[in-house]
Amino acid sequence: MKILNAAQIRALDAYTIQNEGISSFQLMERAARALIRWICERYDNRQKFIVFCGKGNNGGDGLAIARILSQKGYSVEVFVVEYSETASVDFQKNRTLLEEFLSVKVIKQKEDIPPLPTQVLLLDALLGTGLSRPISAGILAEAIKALNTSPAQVISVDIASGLYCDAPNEPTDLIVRPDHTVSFQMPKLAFMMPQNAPFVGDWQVVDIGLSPEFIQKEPTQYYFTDATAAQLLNRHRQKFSHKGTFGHALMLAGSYGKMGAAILAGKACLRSGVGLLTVHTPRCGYEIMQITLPEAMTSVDLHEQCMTTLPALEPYSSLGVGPGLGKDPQTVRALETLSRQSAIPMVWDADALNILSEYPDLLKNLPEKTILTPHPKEFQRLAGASKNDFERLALARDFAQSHQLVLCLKGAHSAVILPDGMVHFNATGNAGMATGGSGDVLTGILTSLLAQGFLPEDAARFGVYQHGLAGDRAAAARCEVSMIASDIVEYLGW
Ligand SMILES: NC(=O)C1=CN([C@@H]2O[C@H](COP(=O)(O)OP(=O)(O)OC[C@H]3O[C@@H](n4cnc5c(N)ncnc54)[C@H](OP(=O)(O)O)[C@@H]3O)[C@@H](O)[C@H]2O)[C@@H](O)CC1
Ligand SMILES: Nc1ncnc2c1ncn2[C@@H]1O[C@H](COP(=O)(O)OP(=O)(O)O)[C@@H](O)[C@H]1O
Ligand SMILES: [K+]
Repeated sequence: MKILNAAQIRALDAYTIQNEGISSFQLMERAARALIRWICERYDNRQKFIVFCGKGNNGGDGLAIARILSQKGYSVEVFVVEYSETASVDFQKNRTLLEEFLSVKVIKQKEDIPPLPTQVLLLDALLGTGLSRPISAGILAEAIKALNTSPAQVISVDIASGLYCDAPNEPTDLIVRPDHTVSFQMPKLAFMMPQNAPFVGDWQVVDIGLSPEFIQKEPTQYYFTDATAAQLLNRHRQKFSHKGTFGHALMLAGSYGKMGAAILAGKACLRSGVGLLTVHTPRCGYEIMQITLPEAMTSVDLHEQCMTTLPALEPYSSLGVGPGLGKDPQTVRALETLSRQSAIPMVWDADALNILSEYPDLLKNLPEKTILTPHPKEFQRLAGASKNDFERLALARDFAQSHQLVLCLKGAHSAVILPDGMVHFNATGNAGMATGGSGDVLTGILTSLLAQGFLPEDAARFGVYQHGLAGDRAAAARCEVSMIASDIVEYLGW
């Protein structure tokens, strides 16, 4: 799915109206009905609603939603916040229509804001993607403060009022803090940013039938890997395939006290369909590997506690390096050789990334399209600090493009950034995955996919998606709190 910016969404809106020969009022009605379906699936008509409307089209949506809810027998109160003299045409039309059977109250000053008790549901339709400047004072600010201090649940229509769709807000901006955001047609870039979590809540997209041709033609740098997008990358096993068909992966992982990382990465690699796996570990890891992971072969380093020498790389179709590796100077030397000599597709993670940060020359040696999987702290060590998540994303795109690497910037909605600067945010995953070893599992999955011949770009998008999906299954089977990284491995499969 594509993610478009506010200007593109306006153009998409206009194109759909013109191309389908419908009016903007009809499109607003469609949007309102899509949101109503979302509401009706979750709340029956004993639920009371208070709708807060601005005077643009987001407010117009709020009025249309109030009318339809009221026709369905829900109890609805509607307030229009008078922050401006002017109103959009479709807002006016909806106001006239609504006032035929429901009175619309006006909020001009703070005292006009009603009490907002726990049992009501608050709909935030103050401002949408038309936000043109931050909200810091005035009656809109008062309304937002009231929504944010009420104990009642808040649902934002399209996007939280005050939140920019595709640019960073300042910490001083007033923004609605919803429990849910129900957004039209596609997620907004703002939803992908960790800094915006309080201003998005749990979000869902409802389809309002905007022009698929327009969306397909419109250029963007931002995509969302959902189930449909992931399915396109999937490959089916042929009847006469054999283990040689699915490649031989090499995992350079583990050191004294950190063999668990090698086991997790190795197990995830095997569970992701690789034909053969060899794990190269220091001597201390030999028995551990043989006993815990009998399906993997073990190649033993000369050193007792850390990796110092590389095995011959010829037999392997992919290589994963980093989980539990440590940063011994002899390991650094081995990685220096690896960065220069390897011609097979690779994943660099964990300590391998920390070594890259400390020895940037290795970064220059890495073959094109090597996959790097930093979490935010590792990325900061690699590329420097940034002021906010938008700036960090720009830095990451720059990094991927200048080094011609594939970057998996991990977190909620991990971003897979390709050497051409395209960004694919991931749909799956949950906070139960914020537990030691989850990243090692991802390295195993990606190394496995590379061994099977997936292009690095596809391996990264598909692997990150499947990693999150396995995490979601694990969370459903247990709960987020009690999940451990091994559970993610247990639920791998597609
Ligand atoms: N696209 C789609 O597919 C569809 C979109 N739909 C809906 O339309 C919404 C977008 O509507 P919209 O463009 O009218 O913008 P919206 O946010 O309601 O208000 C803009 C007004 O607010 C004003 N204003 C801005 N910032 C302000 C501030 N800080 N303080 C005070 N005022 C401020 C701004 O003033 P101006 O910038 O012109 O000075 C302008 O007057 C979208 O989110 C969705 O809900 C659906 O109905 C149908 C399908
Ligand atoms: N809140 C979250 N929502 C979704 N995924 C998450 C969340 N927290 C962590 N993850 C995922 O779990 C993994 C954690 O990786 P990492 O931080 O490297 O862990 P470790 O170093 O312990 O193996 C990443 O793939 C990340 O995307
Ligand atoms: K809103």
